[in-house]
Amino acid sequence: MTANVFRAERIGKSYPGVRANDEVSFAVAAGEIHALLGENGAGKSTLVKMIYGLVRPDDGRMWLGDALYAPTDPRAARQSGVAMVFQHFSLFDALTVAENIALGMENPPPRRELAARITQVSHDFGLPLNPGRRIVTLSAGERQRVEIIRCLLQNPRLLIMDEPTSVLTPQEAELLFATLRKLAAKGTAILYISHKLEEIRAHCDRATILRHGRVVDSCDPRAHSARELAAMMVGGEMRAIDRSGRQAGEVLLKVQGLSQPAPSAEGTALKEVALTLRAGEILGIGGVAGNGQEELLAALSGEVRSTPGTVLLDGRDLSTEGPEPRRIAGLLAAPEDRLGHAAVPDFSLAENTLLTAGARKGLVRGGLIDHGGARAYAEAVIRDFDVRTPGPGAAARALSGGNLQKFVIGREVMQDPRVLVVNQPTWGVDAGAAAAVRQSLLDLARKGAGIIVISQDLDELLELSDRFCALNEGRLSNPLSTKGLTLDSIGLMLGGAHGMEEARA
Ligand SMILES: Nc1ncnc2c1ncn2[C@@H]1O[C@H](COP(=O)(O)OP(=O)(O)OP(=O)(O)O)[C@@H](O)[C@H]1O
Repeated sequence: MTANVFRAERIGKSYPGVRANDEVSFAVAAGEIHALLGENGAGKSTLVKMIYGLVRPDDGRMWLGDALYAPTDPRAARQSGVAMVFQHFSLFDALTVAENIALGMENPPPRRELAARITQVSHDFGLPLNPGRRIVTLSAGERQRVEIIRCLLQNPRLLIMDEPTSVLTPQEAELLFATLRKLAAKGTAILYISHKLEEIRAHCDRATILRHGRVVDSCDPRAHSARELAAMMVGGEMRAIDRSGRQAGEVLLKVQGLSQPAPSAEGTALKEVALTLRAGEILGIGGVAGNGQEELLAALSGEVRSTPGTVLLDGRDLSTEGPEPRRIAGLLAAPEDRLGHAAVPDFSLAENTLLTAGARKGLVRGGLIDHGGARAYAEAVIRDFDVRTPGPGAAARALSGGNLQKFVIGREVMQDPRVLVVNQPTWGVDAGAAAAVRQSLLDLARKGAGIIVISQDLDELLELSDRFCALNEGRLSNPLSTKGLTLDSIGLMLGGAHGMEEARA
């Protein structure tokens, strides 16, 4: 038997109205890559936040090796040998890799020594990274490497990773797994949260499955199909996606000669973007993050206006119109950043419907808010998109990440747009709910809407889109039919610009 590095014994945590973790017991062995699986809101983040000292358990005990473990804060967790890589990076763009790493250390060594240690670790684990580069010049994959190397410098006994591959190209993800294997071979225990079941089957040794805050199963994921794992998570069968019944109709959206300067030093300029979208059609746009995705969405939604004649809906020029007239005309958009951009964290879900659905759903008339209507619309979205929350009065920030994402997408889909543009529609959404969100987009297209899906999830793009383009440094490639396209060929196409940079010492 391999020794356990970490063990939880009947851990519990409640939030108002929710038992987020209930009698959770499980163990992670030395050298094991252990997956934590569960639907959105099942309690995975709450559990790892307790292990990392960000949240205190209400009851139960934790052990690191043979010693009782009760971190009071992340610093205490790090000192005990627990490290965590978050979904959202906390790096300063203007600083270099080494400067960022030094900021996170209790007692950073002199700059030269630190740079040498970074280069050494990056070499040992096959993670190319130059300590002198500024964060702003790095791809998402490289930024994640900074966070990982920051953790590796601590020599952790337990490394926690929260959805680490959601922003990576397939090639970057492979590199990450090779690193995790090396780390595990040295005896480190790894706790891995992901909604990508194929990835878990390929790379994890063990899985603990949470449902409604409780451990419902534990298995060797290699011995089960993705379908079986999903069924364990939801406690039932998953529905297969239905792509039938769609026909390309008239041209709805035409974008031509769309060029925009970069909105900031970190932003990307759009260069002569052109596309045509027909009724009933789904156009997939792939690309490594930071290649103009947010800028394209902003130009289509109207948050950023463009030169006359560049964005046309049903032949009508909307280029110089803001978001509200575009929404009224039927052009809706759901940005990637759900908390802050797509939703106001402190507003209730009902209030959050007003941000985009006020006009189309008649929730704001003559400057007056129809509070009952907003509540009813939020309730409808919660019901139809299976958003797990106590109700429309809950603040957006109290929802688990995946549940807020379902709410944001539902709020747009249920307005029956003519054209819907979505960026990363199922980011952080569990396998069952992701299938439901994708089905809702297909159903919308079946009713005659045109949909643009911007995503870094290539499986998703292949599953949904009729045509595929790549966005690379602000340029959009010519569309290709998705029939016959393979993941590998698309991955290489996208990774070309930023994905696989060599370390430049
Ligand atoms: N700070 C909080 N205040 C109130 N409720 C919370 C808070 N944090 C989490 N919850 C609730 O606890 C439950 C578990 O949430 P948690 O974020 O742990 O789920 P998760 O499995 O990580 O979900 P996801 O896959 O969507 O990230 C959810 O019902 C969530 O709404």
